[in-house]
Amino acid sequence: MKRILVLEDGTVFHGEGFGSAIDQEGEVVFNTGMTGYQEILSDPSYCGQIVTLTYPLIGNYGVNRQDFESISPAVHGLIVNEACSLPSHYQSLGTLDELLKAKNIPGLMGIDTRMLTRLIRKHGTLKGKIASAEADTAAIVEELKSAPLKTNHVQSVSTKTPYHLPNTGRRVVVVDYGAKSGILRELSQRSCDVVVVPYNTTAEEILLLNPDGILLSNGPGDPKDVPEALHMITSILEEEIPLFGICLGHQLFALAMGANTEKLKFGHRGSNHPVKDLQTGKITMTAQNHGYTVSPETLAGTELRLTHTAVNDGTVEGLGHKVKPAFSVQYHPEASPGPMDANPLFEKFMNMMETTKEEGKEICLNA
Ligand SMILES: NC(=O)CC[C@H](N)C(=O)O
Repeated sequence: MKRILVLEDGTVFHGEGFGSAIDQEGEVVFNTGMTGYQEILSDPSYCGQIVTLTYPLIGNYGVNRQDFESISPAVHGLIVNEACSLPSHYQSLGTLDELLKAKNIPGLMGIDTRMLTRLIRKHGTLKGKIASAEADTAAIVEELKSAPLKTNHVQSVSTKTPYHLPNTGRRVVVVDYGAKSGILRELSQRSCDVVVVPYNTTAEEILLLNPDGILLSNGPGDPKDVPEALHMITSILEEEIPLFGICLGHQLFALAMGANTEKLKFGHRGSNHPVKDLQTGKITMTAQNHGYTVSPETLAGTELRLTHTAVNDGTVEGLGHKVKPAFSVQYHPEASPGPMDANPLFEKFMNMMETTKEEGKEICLNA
């Protein structure tokens, strides 16, 4: 079935539809990962976005049970050059086309994804719509140009009610702004007793859960659309509870501390983004998926320390609090997909919880 991608600048790409045949709008972004399409399309941070994959052959190892980052993918569309219809992998249970149909996500193939990516790199991300080839493209362009980009998606992807993943170790409350399951997996693997709570849970409600640590998850959209988080974060820090922010969680941590965020031209999405640790000089290869960033000039005057920067463009990649047990990264230590280089950050969080616990004990004993 012939389908098209219409961009707000008037460009029309002609391709072949696969997956769901619904028309769908979104912010068109690109991801440069060579593998990991199942994790990418099920990452809730892509809610409201149409993702184009620059690697030309997608779907060749099929779809499996292990690689979902959420049960209900929230991505608005997937654009590829070639979608493989005959996958081969021992864990594969079906094709990309079948998955997209089942989850009601429109796909478009036969697109020159490198041309599309170059266009986005030149102009910045653009709004676009996947539609039928017979659609009135001029009317779609007008529609795209007239409506502002919707960025407030956290409420739709966050859990509606708290849930518990019981275990024997430290209790971690994960504030779910659209958390990837990889984050929960990393905590569970370290025996953490995880409680996942909705995005608007208050500090008082969190403290009632007696947490040893708080993890602010990744999530979609503009961090400024989640003002509920800011008071909660400052209150948690007053209690000296260790805090770890990932991606959207990192941006919210920065906003709560008085820094600012801004939108990048086309963001960072891929599995090989080099990040420099400013203390050791060490470079790690990281998985990234973000369109916003912390504005570095706004860190002065806050209690935050810049700990990591992006090698490619110098943007802020990591922050630490100067006195409180709190740190955050713009990239994904849980990877999924991507390299595991940044995985030791979970160890750092575990150590922070142990140290704070020990110090707390001393205070109690000395009292
Ligand atoms: N993966 C994320 O948490 C993304 C954070 C935010 N939505 C951004 O695009 O910058």
